[in-house]
Amino acid sequence: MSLPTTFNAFRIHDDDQGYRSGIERVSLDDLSPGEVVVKAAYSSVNFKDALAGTGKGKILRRFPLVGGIDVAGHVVASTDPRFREGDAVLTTGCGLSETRDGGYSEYVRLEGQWVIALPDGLDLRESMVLGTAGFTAALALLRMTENRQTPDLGPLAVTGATGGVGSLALDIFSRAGFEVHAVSGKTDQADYLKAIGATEVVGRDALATTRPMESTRFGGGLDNVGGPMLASLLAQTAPYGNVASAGLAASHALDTTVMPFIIRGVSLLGVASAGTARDIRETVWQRLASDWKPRHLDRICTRVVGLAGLPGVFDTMLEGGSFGRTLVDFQAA
Ligand SMILES: C=CC(=O)SCCNC(=O)CCNC(=O)[C@H](O)C(C)(C)COP(=O)(O)OP(=O)(O)OC[C@H]1O[C@@H](n2cnc3c(N)ncnc32)[C@H](O)[C@@H]1OP(=O)(O)O
Ligand SMILES: NC(=O)C1=CN([C@@H]2O[C@H](COP(=O)(O)OP(=O)(O)OC[C@H]3O[C@@H](n4cnc5c(N)ncnc54)[C@H](O)[C@@H]3O)[C@@H](O)[C@H]2O)C=CC1
Repeated sequence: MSLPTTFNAFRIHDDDQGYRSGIERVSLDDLSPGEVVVKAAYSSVNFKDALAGTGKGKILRRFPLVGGIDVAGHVVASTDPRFREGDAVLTTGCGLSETRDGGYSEYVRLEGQWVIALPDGLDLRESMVLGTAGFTAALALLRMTENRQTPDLGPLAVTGATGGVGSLALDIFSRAGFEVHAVSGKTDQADYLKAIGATEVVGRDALATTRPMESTRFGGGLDNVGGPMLASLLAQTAPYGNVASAGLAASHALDTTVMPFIIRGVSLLGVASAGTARDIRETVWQRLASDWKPRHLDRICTRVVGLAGLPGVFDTMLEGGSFGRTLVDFQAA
């Protein structure tokens, strides 16, 4: 297939003119090397994309780079024997918009080792409503269940519940048979949170504690927020429950004690979606396409933008105003 000489990409610079990002015309040769060239159909907006696009987080390790940690589309050229023209594929994380040009580009060039064939059971749009957010929620559940998390330990708490990772975690965890409690500052969104899987909605402040341990309230949980919220969750987790730490929407700090670990055997599990090994990546995507596939993707996809709409989304997200997932559709204006 013939490619256009130049195409649109959302590119991020940091040089003597300052930190800036926006749409530019680029050519394939401008992009990081890779064996697989993909015509992008969809990407998504994650908190990390907002940090990268605005410069409010230290995400890019070199400049300039195309932004976007997710992408899905069709292969247009490949020197990797695993992929052929026309294949539907996706990539999340794996250095995109950190060390390599990312997914906010009409054409992307990817390393074959990080390209995942779209699994049966998902279409390209669904795969990017999920994106890094859904992958992270499912990876957290995989880690928790591998460490013997079962529904009988008690409900799983999900903090930052109205956000992308949070919303998808509610849906995935409930589909997997867990009772799920949404922890959110947006209690006016209780109907939404219950519609996508929460059995209870708990206000942000209701969990607050300064004691090293509290009465157990949860079997475990997924924390997207960090800071005192994560410390509170650990203090209220049942014996041998698991708390997965994924996010820092409120704070990257963690001030806690060893008590939950040494008295209740609670485990704090790290979730680092970008650096996940390929075999685990394939397992997670297979689960997302089958028994863990969220049932409410259309409800959770609350916004669709084109590349030009990205800056407006970034600011809202970093102000804590996110709600569900924002899909990037390359056909949208
Ligand atoms: C979808 C995922 C997410 O949303 S995760 C949340 C978003 N991510 C962040 O907000 C992280 C942003 N990073 C930082 O704030 C900083 O890098 C830091 C606080 C983690 C460390 O900053 P500092 O300025 O103290 O040091 P360096 O940036 O030089 O890093 C120290 C050391 O760590 C290595 N490193 C940093 N980031 C990454 C990364 N993303 N992947 C792999 N390794 C990373 C870095 O290379 C340095 O190691 P060295 O061996 O010295 O090279
Ligand atoms: N470890 C990993 O691999 C990954 C980590 N993340 C992290 O998870 C977090 C959530 O990411 P997304 O869902 O994409 O973002 P999002 O913006 O969609 O969701 C963030 C959620 O946190 C809430 N929030 C914001 N400020 C808060 C505060 N001060 N206190 C309590 N809640 C607050 C928001 O209301 C929203 O519900 C981010 O910190 C992101 O960096 C996301 C994906 C992968």
